[in-house]
Amino acid sequence: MGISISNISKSYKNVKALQDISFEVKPNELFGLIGPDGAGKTTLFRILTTLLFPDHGTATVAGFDVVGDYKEIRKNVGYMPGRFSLYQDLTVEENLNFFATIFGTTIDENYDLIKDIYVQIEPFKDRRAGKLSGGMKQKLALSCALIHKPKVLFLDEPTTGVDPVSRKEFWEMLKRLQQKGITILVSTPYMDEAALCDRVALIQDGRILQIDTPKAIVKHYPKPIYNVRSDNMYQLITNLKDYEFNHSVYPFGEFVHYTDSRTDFNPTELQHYLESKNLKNIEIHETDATIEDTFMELAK
Ligand SMILES: Nc1ncnc2c1ncn2[C@@H]1O[C@H](COP(=O)(O)OP(=O)(O)OP(=O)(O)O)[C@@H](O)[C@H]1O
Repeated sequence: MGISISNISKSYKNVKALQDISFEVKPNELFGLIGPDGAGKTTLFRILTTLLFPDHGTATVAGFDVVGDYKEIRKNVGYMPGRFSLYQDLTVEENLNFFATIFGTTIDENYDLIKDIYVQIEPFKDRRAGKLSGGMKQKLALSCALIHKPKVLFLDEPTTGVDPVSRKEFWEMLKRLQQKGITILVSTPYMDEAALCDRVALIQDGRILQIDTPKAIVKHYPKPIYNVRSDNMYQLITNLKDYEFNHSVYPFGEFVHYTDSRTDFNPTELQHYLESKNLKNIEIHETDATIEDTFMELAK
């Protein structure tokens, strides 16, 4: 009851949105599609939920073909699109009733599955969806996507524009849904959320850069990576970019992440170079790679 994608390509005129994408999502897996805006995530979701035809390739969802068996797929999947999934002028309860009705079910029939999520917005059941906060809208949209008890759930950037507390709660909800046997494909531009998935695919410009568990992706980072800091961060970046041995340089929170092209790199040498540029309070410490570092390396 997973997802299988074989050599899917899709173009919009001359934009190649997806280029020969292949991967599998195992039954009951929580799988993340991680990539920046425009990477092709929404296009892939739309193909897998039968809203768009691929130009090439095939895919199955819960054992059904996305082109030939589209009716079965629509019965068996839940889709929470990034935008426009709720009727803003309908109340919370009316939205949920609407989605239940089009799938030939009722809120009562499947209340168990959505209970955990819906109880949090039930006190506002008479409020129009358009008047809800970002976190509440997201909970309602998820309840609507689940009301027909789907086997596979597609969530397109569900936490974009949602506050950090609601984001954390949302991922806890996803874990609970997974425990109920639902296969989940979720996309996000947030690298920290990647670590919460069983496996992730890193996607950019319509191509898959890597697929693995979050731990393995980080473990295979090819070089030692250094946190570098000084009194003048802007000048620091410029000087590091001018340094002839740099392999990569980019801002990372309060630091700059630096890797060196040599295998026998000695940080003291870099320290001397930066001092010669009149930088002060220089700190250079080796650090662990993150998924974002892997992304930057693969996307180079
Ligand atoms: N209907 C369309 N017509 C033309 N180009 C499109 C269309 N839809 C998407 N694209 C282009 O295809 C590429 C992939 O877009 P897609 O929406 O799938 O990416 P995404 O990873 O979901 O990003 P976003 O989060 O910005 O939606 C982008 O270059 C986008 O501009």
